Amino acid sequence: MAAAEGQWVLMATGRTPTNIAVIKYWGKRDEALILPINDSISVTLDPDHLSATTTVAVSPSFPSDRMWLNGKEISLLGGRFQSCLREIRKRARDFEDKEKGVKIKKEDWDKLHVHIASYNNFPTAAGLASSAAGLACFVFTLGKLMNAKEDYGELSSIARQGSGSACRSIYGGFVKWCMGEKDDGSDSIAVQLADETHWNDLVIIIAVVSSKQKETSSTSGMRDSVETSPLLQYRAQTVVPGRVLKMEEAIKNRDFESFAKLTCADSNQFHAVCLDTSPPIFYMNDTSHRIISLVEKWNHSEGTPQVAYTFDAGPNAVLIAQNRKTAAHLLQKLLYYFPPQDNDLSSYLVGDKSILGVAGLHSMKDVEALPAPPETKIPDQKFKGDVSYFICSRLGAGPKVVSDEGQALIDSVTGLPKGV
Ligand SMILES: Nc1ncnc2c1ncn2[C@@H]1O[C@H](COP(=O)(O)OP(=O)(O)OP(=O)(O)O)[C@@H](O)[C@H]1O
Ligand SMILES: C[C@@](O)(CCOP(=O)(O)OP(=O)(O)O)CC(=O)O
Repeated sequence: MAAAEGQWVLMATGRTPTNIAVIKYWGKRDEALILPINDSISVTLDPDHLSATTTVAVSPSFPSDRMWLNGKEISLLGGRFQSCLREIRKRARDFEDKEKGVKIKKEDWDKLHVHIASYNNFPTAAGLASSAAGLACFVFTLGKLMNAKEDYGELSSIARQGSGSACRSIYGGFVKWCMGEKDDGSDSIAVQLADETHWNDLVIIIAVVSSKQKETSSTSGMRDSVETSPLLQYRAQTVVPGRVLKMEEAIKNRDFESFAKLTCADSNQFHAVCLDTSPPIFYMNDTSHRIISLVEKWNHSEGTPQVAYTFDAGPNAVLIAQNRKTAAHLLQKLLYYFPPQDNDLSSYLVGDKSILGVAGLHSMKDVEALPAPPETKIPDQKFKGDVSYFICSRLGAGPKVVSDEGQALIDSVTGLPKGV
């Protein structure tokens, strides 16, 4: 039902980036509160390329809470959405908009229903952590609408209850999720290690790898690992604590060699844990392995890491290059082995397309003329079509309020998603 005539609709819109872990979260000690068995560290990506935008509306004429994701209505009844809604409502405060003549008392928020519309500017549920951006945006924007206190640590612990990795999307730059010790989870929060300007030379290239099978979800995969993998216990208790300290040091000193070695080692150990799970989980595929091999050979031939790779619960490769020059070299090597299926270069690389110019790749002719990377021994083998497309991005800032009403996803008169 839309807003009744004469009834006000109050709205807030927010945009929140996704993040990619360089020290992985894998395994919970509490399933309901989403408490992890180890600390994790991530980089937040540029919201221009990978983010969720969410508008939250409230009106006395809404009979129930409703949500639309990418234009389609979805259920809000799931425990995770409900936890986030409940926790934000608990923290709602008095609000007044004199212009609209709207006054909402703290205790009134419980009686008001919300309409939420969200849109991801990248594919949803395709292994690009849409849930991290989406749930963080859900919490951030609800918090704005309900005038909750601006306590980012607290917001991160609410986003954590939507999806663990979402707690890290509450900040830009480099972020650490401290696992905490308390049973109630109040100390399991994310903190910012450094903002996105601290190390702004880094370039991130994501290879979206074509995959036919649907992978095991992170939630069920990590549950199986906790129950069956002895390697996971060793990783969480013995390996990760030391790695987290070293990673914090590497980030602080902008030490790319250490950053890259730790990132690759941690991704590989996470996938080793998946293989150590019973039944084993295979997130990477042949294309993922080829990309690892390409980077490893290149790094080895240079004697020092040029690029770091990391893979989440799926076959997509996230490659972090030290600067634009190395990113351009990386792109040349990637396009040599993985040229576009339909010969259309402009739609094959999205995000920061200017990297194509740095790599001297202006047309398919330039791609076809690329020399075989000298460090590999199989120069004539190419894998056309094995990568769907590439995204070129960088580190980005944390959640932001979108104040331009034109960008709101909900109509301020009807209270329904625009176009519905
Ligand atoms: N913008 C959003 N707002 C609210 N919820 C979202 C949003 N985007 C995604 N989600 C939630 O996340 C779910 C998708 O999460 P899922 O873990 O399957 O995929 P992913 O996060 O894109 O990939 P992965 O976790 O493998 O990196 C959606 O079904 C929805 O419940
Ligand atoms: C491999 C990962 O991406 C796992 C992310 O798991 P989720 O945060 O998606 O899982 P839930 O907490 O069950 O929602 C590693 C990481 O992001 O740290």
